[in-house]
Amino acid sequence: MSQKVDWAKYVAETEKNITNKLNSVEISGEDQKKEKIGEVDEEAPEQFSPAEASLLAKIIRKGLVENKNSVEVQRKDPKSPLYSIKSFEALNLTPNLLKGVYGMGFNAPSKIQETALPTLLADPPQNLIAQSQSGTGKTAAFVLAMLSRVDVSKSYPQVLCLSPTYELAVQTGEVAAHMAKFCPDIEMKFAVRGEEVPRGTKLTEHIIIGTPGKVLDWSLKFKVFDLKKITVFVLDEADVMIDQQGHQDQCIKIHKNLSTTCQMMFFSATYDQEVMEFAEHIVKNPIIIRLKREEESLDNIKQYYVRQVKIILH
Ligand SMILES: Nc1ncnc2c1ncn2[C@@H]1O[C@H](COP(=O)(O)OP(=O)(O)OP(=O)(O)O)[C@@H](O)[C@H]1O
Repeated sequence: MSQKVDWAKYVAETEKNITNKLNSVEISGEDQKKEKIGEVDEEAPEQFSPAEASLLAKIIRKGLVENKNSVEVQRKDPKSPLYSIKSFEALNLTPNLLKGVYGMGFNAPSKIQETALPTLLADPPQNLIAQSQSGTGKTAAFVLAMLSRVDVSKSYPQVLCLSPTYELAVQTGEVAAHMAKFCPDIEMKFAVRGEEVPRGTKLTEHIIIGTPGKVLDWSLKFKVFDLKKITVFVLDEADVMIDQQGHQDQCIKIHKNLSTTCQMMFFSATYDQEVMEFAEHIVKNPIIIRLKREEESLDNIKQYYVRQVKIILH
């Protein structure tokens, strides 16, 4: 996929920067007062923005967050039966895509993937709103759906994924690049700051992953790709998105220019009213699934205890 190497380098550098910043973090002993990363010392002047917290969580996480709760289907289309799968083979993926999934070390779908994937890959396409906490496999699910929907015989953008920040877009691109390792014909392009395309260019890549401002510029201002030809629209980290100044309006503007037949996928780690109102605006007739947070028992999270964290991310 185009640009894979550059972005991998960027992620490595970001991780190095954050690791350096984490050097000031004290790891508490058993007898010390414990605070989790992300909880803010009231005296501390700096706090994580939701986007920074999300990026940091992705970088320090080492694999899937297990959750024993069942997926709640909050709304479903009565005309289409909702089912869940227990293996990736059941999805009828192309052999190369399946190879990519196994190559990432995924043996079986996660809880949220069991229900989300059949909906995301359904024919005719169905719209989905999915909510589950960070680390439960949402990104892997929609990236798999994005890749499997690409028609490589058509040389124009067909799949659009919006992320709230440059760094989060890059993280998603990395997952897509890994999963598409055996699908060399699928091409992707980042629409983020620093990426420029000359006026008059027509993009030939199949997948665009970007931030709302840049995507608006490229599509409506410079017309380097046509939003009407997008068949899959993913809105990732919607809760983080609405926290960013102006992003919600930009997403709505992009959404307005999509075709009515475009499949909408909406993902959020939280589920408050503001997020749901945004979701309902963007995603018409959705299937809504939710995996409730499993309180205080997450093995991969509880090991990160720190005292008085003060980290500034630029
Ligand atoms: N089916 C699976 N089997 C094993 N590991 C998986 C599976 N799906 C995802 N993972 C891994 O689990 C971790 C979390 O997955 P992912 O990033 O997709 O979660 P997420 O819900 O999107 O998190 P966030 O909200 O932070 O974006 C990643 O390291 C990913 O590679």
